[in-house]
Amino acid sequence: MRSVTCSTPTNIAVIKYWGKDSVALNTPINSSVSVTLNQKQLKTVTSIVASPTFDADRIWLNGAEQDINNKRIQVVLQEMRRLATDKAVDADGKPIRKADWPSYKLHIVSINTFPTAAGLASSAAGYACLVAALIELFAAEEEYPGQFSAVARQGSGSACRSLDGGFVRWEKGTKADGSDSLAVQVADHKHWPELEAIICVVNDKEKDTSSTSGMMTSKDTSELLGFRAREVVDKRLRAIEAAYKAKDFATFGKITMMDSNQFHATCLDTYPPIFYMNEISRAIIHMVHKYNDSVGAVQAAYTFDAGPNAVIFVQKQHTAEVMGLLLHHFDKDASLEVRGDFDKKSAVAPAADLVAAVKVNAAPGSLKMMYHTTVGEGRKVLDASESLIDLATGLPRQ
Ligand SMILES: Nc1ncnc2c1ncn2[C@@H]1O[C@H](COP(=O)(O)OP(=O)(O)OP(=O)(O)O)[C@@H](O)[C@H]1O
Ligand SMILES: C[C@@](O)(CCOP(=O)(O)OP(=O)(O)O)CC(=O)O
Repeated sequence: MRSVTCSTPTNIAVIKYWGKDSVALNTPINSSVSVTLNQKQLKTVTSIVASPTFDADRIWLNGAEQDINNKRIQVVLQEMRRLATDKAVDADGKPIRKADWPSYKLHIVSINTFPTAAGLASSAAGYACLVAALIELFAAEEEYPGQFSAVARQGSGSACRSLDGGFVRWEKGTKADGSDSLAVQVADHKHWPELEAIICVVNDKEKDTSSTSGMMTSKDTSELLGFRAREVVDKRLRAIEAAYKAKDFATFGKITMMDSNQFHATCLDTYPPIFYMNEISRAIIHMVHKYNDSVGAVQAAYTFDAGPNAVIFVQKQHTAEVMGLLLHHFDKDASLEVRGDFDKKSAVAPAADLVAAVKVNAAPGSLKMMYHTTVGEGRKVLDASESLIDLATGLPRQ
């Protein structure tokens, strides 16, 4: 028997991936880049126990058993089994060689510490964590450095950017077999410690149009999407990476907002159109622009993935001000939960003229909750004491 536990973060793209070049390989039509968020607030934890006494591979997610025959899970298991080495050892110190692995079956138990399938990148953290735990299980790290993001990519595209911390680019790649469609770290999590993110959870329920199906329809029908991939993305990638490296928030923030807007414009340009943002999302966009206008600089920047939830980037010195503005408009009955290290009492009340300029009248409950988080590290190997599996039974711990 061999047992491992790993954790991985979510990530939020600031230049968005939308559209597949090859559906079979899950390669994108354009490169993308994302900020890895801190695992303290949002993470996936995955434990795997491998044993020759188990009858079959099984997987549990958030306490419920899932279909192990899910195509994406199968592709990840198959690819990672191919990368197994002779270096693993079982609980008794006995080596497990690559040739032994076919006789071992896996029990996989995973939890997300945040809502699943609600536009908070659970598939990114989830598939990255499955890969991270399998790297550990098969002791594959030493022999195949840099290869694993290609496996995570086949689970979910955005997952390839969740193995590393900091600022991570997913290179679209040019090879027909997809082997160079990989994620690379641009800057680590310590590079910009002042950069923080406020996540406004507008909806924590499953969305109607999954990213996978939405981007397929966009690719088939939106001319804007092709234009974006050909003419816009590479230019923006170069500019935002330079801004991130230079900690130039104004440029980083402006490109982030413009790219989110263009992604949602391609959704509107899709036929039939896809609407991921709602009235509350648009109120947040309006508020951020009014705030930036009032201070005469880009000090806050929003971005939205395939759902209505906003991620607002700020630098530490402006967090209390931006939080104050958000709470003023969205927490009228002071009941909103803010997860993270931010104390609601330290929010700075917005100036009267800014309040007057912001035309938002949101009912209590418009926001389900908020997270305050920072840029975070990539995958981690956790101690055996943190395993989600009861070794005596091989089943999820109760
Ligand atoms: N911890 C996990 N382990 C394995 N698979 C997971 C895990 N968490 C989520 N998934 C898979 O990802 C699916 C959710 O992906 P989906 O793209 O619909 O939502 P999301 O990732 O939360 O949102 P988005 O990608 O738009 O930010 C789940 O139904 C499940 O199949
Ligand atoms: C809007 C996005 O979040 C889209 C993410 O799409 P997924 O990575 O979930 O799609 P699949 O590869 O089909 O699993 C933008 C991004 O994260 O770059």
